[in-house]
Amino acid sequence: MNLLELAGISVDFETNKGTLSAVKDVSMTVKKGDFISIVGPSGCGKSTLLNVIGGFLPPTEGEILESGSPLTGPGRNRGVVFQKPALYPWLNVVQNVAFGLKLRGMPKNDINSSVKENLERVHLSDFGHMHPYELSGGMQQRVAIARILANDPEILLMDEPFGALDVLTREHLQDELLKIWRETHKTVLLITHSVEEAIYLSTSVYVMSELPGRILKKIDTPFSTDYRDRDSREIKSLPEFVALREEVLSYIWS
Ligand SMILES: Nc1ncnc2c1ncn2[C@@H]1O[C@H](COP(=O)(O)OP(=O)(O)OP(=O)(O)O)[C@@H](O)[C@H]1O
Repeated sequence: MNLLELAGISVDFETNKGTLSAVKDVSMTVKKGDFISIVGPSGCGKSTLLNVIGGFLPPTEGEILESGSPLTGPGRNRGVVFQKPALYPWLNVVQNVAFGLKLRGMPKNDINSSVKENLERVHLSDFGHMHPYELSGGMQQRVAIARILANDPEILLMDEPFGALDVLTREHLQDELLKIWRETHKTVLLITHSVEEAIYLSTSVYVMSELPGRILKKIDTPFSTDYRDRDSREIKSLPEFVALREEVLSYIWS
């Protein structure tokens, strides 16, 4: 069974200039373990679509099924990571990661082991006592990812999570995300402005058109599965990688 099934999703916004059609007739299926990226021109409705899948915004038309049942709102099964890590500034790293687990009333020992495991996963075991303002942007985003993973959602929804980071940190975090995806078998939906990032990380890339955002093309990409023994810089300069990047860009620019 498909984990997510979007059928004919459209989103209209009422603005003071009239109705703005942001997303138009988007259909897609997401299977367990997929790593899906959505790319497209700025302002084409990518975040709007992710908000619909997150359950934060009801579509104007269409239906979403999650494991066969209508998706009607946010749920613990879908964890969202935003561009700006939404951490609690008054809590330290451990407390930030533990926050959702405490709310759920998880026993203290289980909280401690989940926090430990997920901070190890993002290489922040030595920074548990620090507060967000003491961390770099990349470290803050790692904490946000650890916090989402601690909640153990089946699906990670990521809206340009590395967009505010420098190139080197971004590439490090791409590789960390890839490792986490391979180890945890989560399903990932990633919005990104970087076509290279999308092709490198995903199993499929969906290309959206300018407003109103429609799906122009779905392109399957082999690099995150079939090239796992290769170095990231090597992969990104392979002729087959460059050819796929140019193909995706040609849809965005056409
Ligand atoms: N709540 C809202 N009310 C009215 N218009 C909105 C609202 N949210 C988004 N829009 C409009 O919908 C369109 C799509 O916005 P969205 O943020 O989904 O695009 P995006 O592809 O994620 O953009 P970017 O790549 O620049 O982050 C834009 O024209 C935006 O102004």
